[in-house]
Amino acid sequence: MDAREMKIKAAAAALEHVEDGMRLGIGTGSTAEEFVRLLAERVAGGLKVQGVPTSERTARLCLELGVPLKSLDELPELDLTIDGADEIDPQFRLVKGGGGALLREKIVAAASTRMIVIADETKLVETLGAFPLPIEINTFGQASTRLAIERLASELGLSGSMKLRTRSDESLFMTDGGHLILDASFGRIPDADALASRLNQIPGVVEHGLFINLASLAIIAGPAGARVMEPKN
Ligand SMILES: O=C(CO)[C@H](O)[C@H](O)COP(=O)(O)O
Repeated sequence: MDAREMKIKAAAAALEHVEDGMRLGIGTGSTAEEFVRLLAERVAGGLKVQGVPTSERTARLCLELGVPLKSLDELPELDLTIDGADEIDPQFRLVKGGGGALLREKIVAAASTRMIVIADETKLVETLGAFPLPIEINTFGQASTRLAIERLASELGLSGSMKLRTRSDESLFMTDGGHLILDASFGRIPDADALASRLNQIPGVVEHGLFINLASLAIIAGPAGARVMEPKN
């Protein structure tokens, strides 16, 4: 089974959790897009859902495929969010934001009663940090914000480098909210909870990709198929 087939397996298993009438948060990324494609087939067959997309990219795909959309302001409480992840640890702390949609993804996940993560098994890690941590920052004062993050990292014993995310043409990557992303390669993050709460205290940090206490279930696909996992305590 290739990588795309695994994503489809995870997305198909997640679809079984979607019920008629649900208000659904819809994630961003290649795995979430497989979910959108399968969801669109079910919608064409009569399933009634209202989707809230976590990015303009996901919104475009949903509109193209006929998945009905609402804004989060129209539907401020959601039943379920299905989204991908860049890393998942045994407690279901996640690194997200590889696709740059972390701010809306976190707001949508937090507005949902449940969040299910869909991924292939390469995303499972014992300790977060192999994937660079996306940190969304305001354009104003970006150099000061960067210094504050560097000081925090060294205080927490983390070392490594940070890089402003760029597009393939080398222009700066801007998020849907008009912010920049710093990809922080800190290496292993032994205390993700501490890093998350300290990053939240830096004024220029708009959001970061550590998702803690948001995912309640993970559907992980491997060569043998998809399995449902619960977080370890
Ligand atoms: O957080 C995300 C986007 O901001 C994605 O969910 C994450 O990057 C995983 O993407 P993919 O399914 O393509 O591996």
